[in-house]
This record gives sequence, structure tokens and C-alpha cells, in this order.
Amino acid sequence: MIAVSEVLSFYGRHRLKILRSSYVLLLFSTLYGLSGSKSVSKAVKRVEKRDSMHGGEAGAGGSDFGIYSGSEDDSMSDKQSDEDENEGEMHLSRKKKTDTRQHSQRKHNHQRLDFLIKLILRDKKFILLFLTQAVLLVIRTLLSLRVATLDGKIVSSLVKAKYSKFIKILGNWMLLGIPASFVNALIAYMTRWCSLTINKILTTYMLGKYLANHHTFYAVAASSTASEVQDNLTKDIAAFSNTVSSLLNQLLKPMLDLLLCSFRLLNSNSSFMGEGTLALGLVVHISNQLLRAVQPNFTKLIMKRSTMESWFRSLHSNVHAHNEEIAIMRGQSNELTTLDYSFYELVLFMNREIKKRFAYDFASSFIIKYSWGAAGLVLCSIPIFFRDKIAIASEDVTADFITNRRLLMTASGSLGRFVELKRSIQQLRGVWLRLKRFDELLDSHSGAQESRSDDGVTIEYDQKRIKFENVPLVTPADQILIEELNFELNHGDHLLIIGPNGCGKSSLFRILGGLWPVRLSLEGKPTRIVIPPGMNDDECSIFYLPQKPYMGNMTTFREQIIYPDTVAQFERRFHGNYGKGDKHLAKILSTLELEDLISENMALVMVNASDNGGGINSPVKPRQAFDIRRNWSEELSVGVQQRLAMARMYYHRPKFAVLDECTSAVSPEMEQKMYLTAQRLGTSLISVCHRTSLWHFHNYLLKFDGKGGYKFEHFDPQERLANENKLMELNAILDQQVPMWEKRLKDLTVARRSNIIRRSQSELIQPPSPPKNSPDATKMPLSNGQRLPANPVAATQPSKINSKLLRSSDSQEKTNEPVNNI
Ligand SMILES: Nc1ncnc2c1ncn2[C@@H]1O[C@H](COP(=O)(O)OP(=O)(O)OP(=O)(O)O)[C@@H](O)[C@H]1O
Repeated sequence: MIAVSEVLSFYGRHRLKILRSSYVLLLFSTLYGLSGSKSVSKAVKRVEKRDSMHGGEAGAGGSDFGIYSGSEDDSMSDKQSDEDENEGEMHLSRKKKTDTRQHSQRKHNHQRLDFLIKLILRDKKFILLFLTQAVLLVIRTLLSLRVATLDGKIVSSLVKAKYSKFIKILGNWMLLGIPASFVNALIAYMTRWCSLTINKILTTYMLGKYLANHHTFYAVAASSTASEVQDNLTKDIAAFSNTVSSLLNQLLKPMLDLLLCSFRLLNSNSSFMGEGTLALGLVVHISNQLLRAVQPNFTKLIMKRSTMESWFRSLHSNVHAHNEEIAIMRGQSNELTTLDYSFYELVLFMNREIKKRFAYDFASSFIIKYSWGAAGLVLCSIPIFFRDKIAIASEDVTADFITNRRLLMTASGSLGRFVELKRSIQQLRGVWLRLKRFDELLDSHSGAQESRSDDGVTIEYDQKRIKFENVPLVTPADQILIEELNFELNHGDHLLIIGPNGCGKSSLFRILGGLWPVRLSLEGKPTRIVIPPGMNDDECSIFYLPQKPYMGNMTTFREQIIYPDTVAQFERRFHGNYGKGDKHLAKILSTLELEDLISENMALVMVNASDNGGGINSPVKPRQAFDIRRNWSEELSVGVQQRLAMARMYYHRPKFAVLDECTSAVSPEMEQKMYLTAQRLGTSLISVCHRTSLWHFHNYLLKFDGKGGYKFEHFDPQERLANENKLMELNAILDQQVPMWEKRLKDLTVARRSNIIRRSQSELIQPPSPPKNSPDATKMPLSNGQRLPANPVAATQPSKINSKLLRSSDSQEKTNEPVNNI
């Protein structure tokens, strides 16, 4: 009994402190429950585990990272460890190494998981905005406490009919509304600014990494998650920024509200209010645990849905990008089926998702709004119903009731926001994982720049020479096109590459351009490649012209011609003199007979000016014709695009130019002119062209046979063309003569056949010389009972027996005597 009374007296002395610390503890345990969702952590761990097992090979094969099959992963790791145990000591050490690697990989992944946060926290502007937001949130909470107190006083003065007091408090209440509204607006502004800042930080970082070098985006486009890149760079970053920026609002506001409101309630005039608030906190904590039972895994849901949406979007982009081909082939129904199927899958998934969300929304709405609200009202009503039985310090019960009710409503609203926060955190985690994966993908391919070749391969750079020494032509899918390629080309020489489709002509350019890694000779011979260094500010050593040139839409006409140079480089080249630069461009265009484009642009400028109220007769400067922006890839024909691409090459005047069927859509005369001008500008041509009319521009030939073989030789176009012509003549003769000879052969066969028939029939017809006294030799019966026809002409018509004989003699003839012997 003494002990109990001592405890009670201790409690009485330290009541407020005990209540406050218990409340803070309760609040933090609820908060911990928010982020520590087991399923989410499991999902994250599975991703890490799978990544470590695959050696962090992002994107390769892991197409659907929205679904994690934990059991598969577990069984895989189990199997692996079992094998290791059975393979003795040597394997044990290997296993140790693997474990260490996995451990470091896991550590690396943990660090990587936080890379976004680190990136954001490194930005001073963000920190400043974040702190300002925090301060504003504290001010808002203090203001709302003051408003709650005034609310209570207003109602109390109203009930007691104290009008002057009522007016005075109402005035205060309205005055308080000015800073409260200002702070609210400022918080919304800060949240948006914060989101924009995060978006800027992440987009700059990701885009910078994505377009850091020519390997990364080229390799990423070939990865299995390429369809998601667009969404990663736009939708995911935006979603992440929005959620993170409002996270402070969602987290800090309810926390401050809860702490301040509960402390205020603990200090309340009603002696039991403190304990009541704590009891209410306990109810909230327990019901929150119950809510977890029906809560779906939002991380998993958001990841799966995003992957499906990205796929659906990429299919749409595909239709858009190839609209002309699809439309001309009437392939829309095919595309509709594909799109329909992908959309059907998405809808099916979303149907399941909304069902899961429905159960959760029902439970959370009921618990937050009604259960907690009812508990709060019960707590507030106690001083009114049990006024006589409990000690109440204040006489103003109405004011107390209103204030407490307001405080409890605020606290319960805050708890509701906590529950919402839980959903936001899980969804944020889903986006976070997607961005993490994208970052890994970029990392794995940015490393490709260093591993641009196998160990042992020598890569040299020379402006005036291309040399392949024992270089195998191998595709990224490890398909060997040529086992070893050896050739050398000096600046001033011109190489023609010919061979059947798919033999590796373009693959050679991909290796030359550094898109595919240079592999070591398959026979272990020293592998060496000498290539031009590419493009830099001052000089261009190699330039590529594909069949379908890239036309950047909505860029200026000038940028089209100088691509890939920037306007700043153009200005540097012509010392800021646009007139001089544009004159140079116009000269190039006139060589390619593209002056019409300049006049067309001028006309468009005039039309635009008149549309904008400038008048059709307002003067147009030539510079404006080069400043115009158009949808170049859609508005120009392929032939004009090819000529414009050639203009680019003339502008850059490279040492070497790779022309991969880049003149297929221009007239033969223009084609000759293009090649001639390129050679006059001192560019060595490496071309793939099927037209023999271009052969005389080359003095070396690289011929692929399509079976892994090739021939590199000095090329005499005249001789080759003469041979080619001879070959063509022979082919023409053959084409003409073969059907004739075949017909003759057929006739001979028929003639021979009828000869045989006649011979065999005449043998049959010739009877053994009839006895001279026979009255009618023609009526002599045959051995099988048949009579010979009376009409000798009929003997030439094959009877049933004769046709049998004919057939057997025919087949005998076929097998014994070849057609040629006839
Ligand atoms: N990115 C790639 N990944 C894997 N394999 C590829 C890739 N690009 C091309 N290939 C394969 O390499 C082989 C050679 O292709 P390449 O484009 O070099 O042929 P080509 O000789 O230029 O043919 P064409 O005359 O039809 O253009 C083909 O079998 C092709 O399937």
C-alpha cells in the first residue's frame, strides 16, 4: 500500500513530465511504424540482393522490377551456397571472395539508395528553403493554437451573451487571420519552390550522366528497360520532387500539431485531460497497427504500375515515330492489337489496385474520421457530464470544451495526415527505387567508356590514318561477323565497301565510331586499331552520314547545317560575324542546289511576320532565313535531307567521311556532284554504295562475302567496271539463251520418247513371219489372246499394254541416260 501511495505521490509530483515523455515516446513509435513497413523493406532488400547476385548489372534482363519473386532469389542463393560447400577448399576461398564482393555490393547499394538524398542535401538553396519551410510550419502551428484558444473564447462569450467581449475577441481573431493566411500561402509557395529546386538538381544530374558521353545513351537505348528511360527522366523525377517537397509539410505539420496540441491538452484546466490525451494516443497507436493489416504495398504497386505505363507510352511513341510506314502499309490494326493488349494489362492491374485501395481507404477513413473523432468527443464531454465528480480548475467549461475540441480535432486531423504520410512514403520509395535503378543503368554504361576495348587491345588515334590489325567484327550479342579484319587506309585514299545485306558493313562503322567495343583477336593475335579521334572544337577528323540523316526538329536552319556544332562554336569560327558565316553556309547550299530552301525560309518568315501584324511587305534580312525554326524531318523530303546532311559535311570538312548509302534518294547527277565536291574539299571517302556509277571515286575495295570472309585490295574501278560489264553481258546472254536451250532440250526429249515408242511398237507389231498359206495374217491371235488391229495406223496409238511398256521404257531412259547425253 505504501509503495502504491509512493508511486502515486511521485506521479503527482512529476505528472506533467511523465505524461509528456510518454506521449513523445508513443508518437515516435507510431512514426517508426510509418517508415518501417516490413513489406517495403523486404522489397528493397530483395532488389539489393538480386543486384548483388547479378553483380550490379543493372537493366540487363531485369525487365520487370516491379515484381519481386523472393522465393526464387532465396532458392537461387541457397543452391549457390550448397554447391560451394560441395566443391572443397578451393571453392571455399572462391565463395569467400564472392561473399566479400556481395557484401561490398550490398554496402554500395545502401550508399546508392541514399544517393538522391545526398544529392539534394548538398544543395545550399534546398537546405535554406527546407529550413524556411520548417520555421514557417512552426509559426503556423503556434498560430493555429492561438486561433483554437480564441475560438473557445468566442463561443464562450457568445453563450454568456457578453457582446463587447465577443466583438473584441472577434477583432483579435480576424487580425490573427492576416498572418495566418500569409504564412499558409508562403508555405505553399515554399513547397512548390522546393519541388522545383529538387527537380532541377535531379534532372541536371541524371541528364548530365545520360548524355555524358556517346556510349551511355547509345547503350542505354539497347537495354531492356529502355522503354522506361523517358519516364525516369520526366515523370519519376517530377513525382519524387513533389513528394519530397511536401514530405516536410506532411511530416512536420502533424508532428508539431500533435506535440503542441497534446502538451496544451496535458496542461489543460481539466485535471484528467492529460491522462485522457495519452489514452487517446494509445487508441490511435493500436488502431494504426490494425490499419497496417489492410494496407497494400504501395511501393510495389507504384513500381509495377509505372513500368506498365512506361511500356504503354513507349508503344505509343513507336507508332508516332513510324507513322508514315505504318500508315502506308495499313498496319494500324496490328498496332491497335498491340496497344490494346498492353492497355488491357494495365487496366487489369489498375482494377486490382483500386480494389486493394478501396479496402484500405474504407478502413482508414472510418478509423481516422469516426473512431478517433468519437474518442476525442468522449474525452471533451467528460468535464461536462462529470462536472460534479472531477476537479475542474476552470469555471469556463464552454470555452474549455470548444478549445479542447478544436485541439483534439486538429490532433486527429494530424494523425489522419500521418496515415496519408505512410502512403506517400511508400509511393516515394517506389519512385526512389526506379530512379536508383536508372542511376545504376547509367553507371553500368558510363563505365563502358573505359572498357571501350578488351584488355590487350591497343587503340591509337591518328588524324590521317585508319588501321585495323587483327580486329574481329563482333556484335554486342557476340555474333562473329568477321574473325579478323586487317586493312589500312591513309588520308587521301577512298575506300569502297561492298557485300551482301547483314554482312557487317555498318558494324565496321560502329566499331570505327567507338559505339561497339574493340574485341581482342579470337586467335590471341595482337589486336591494334588506329582511328581518327573524332570531332573537337577546332578540327573534325571523321564524319558520319547515314542513309536517313538526323534532323533535329524545331532547331534553327543554321543549327541544322552546322550540326553537331553549337551556335557558340559558329560564332567563334566566324568571330561573331553572322553575315560572313551565313554567306559561307549559303555557298555550301548553292553547291548542293539548295538555294531554294533559303528563299522558302524567307517566304515563311514573311508569312509569319504578316500573321503577327508586321505586314507582308516588311523587309526580311537574310539572317532571318537561317534563324527560322521548322519541323525539318517532317517538312523536308528524304532527298533534301540527304543533301542537307552533305552540307553539314562540307561545313565541317573532315579528314575522313563515312558515307553509308547516304545518297540513295538523290539524283545520279547530284550524287556525282556531291562525291566530287567532297573529294575536292580533301575528304577521304569510306562509302557503302550499291550504284556502280560511284565506284570510280574509290581506289580501295573492301569486299565482304557474307560468310565471314573478306577481301581488301587496291581497286581499279575501270578494270572492275569492265569486268563487271563483261559479267553483266554474260549474265544477259545466259538469261537470253538458257530458256531457248531448255526449250530445245524439251523438244529433243519428246522426239526421242516418240522414237522409242515407235520402235517398241514396231517390235510388237512385227509378228513372226506368218505361214505363207495363212489366209489372213492380220487376224492371227497374240499370245495373250489379243488381236492386232487391222488398221496399221492404229498400231502407233498406244494401247493399254503399250502405254505400260512406254512408261517402263521412259523411266528406264530417265535413270540410265542423263539428259545431257541426249
Ligand atoms: N546493336 C546490335 N546488336 C546486336 N546485333 C546487331 C546490332 N546491330 C546489328 N547487328 C547484327 O549484326 C549483323 C550485321 O549488321 P550490319 O548492320 O552491320 O549489316 P550491313 O552489312 O550494314 O547490312 P545492310 O547492308 O543491310 O545495312 C546483322 O546480323 C545484325 O543483326
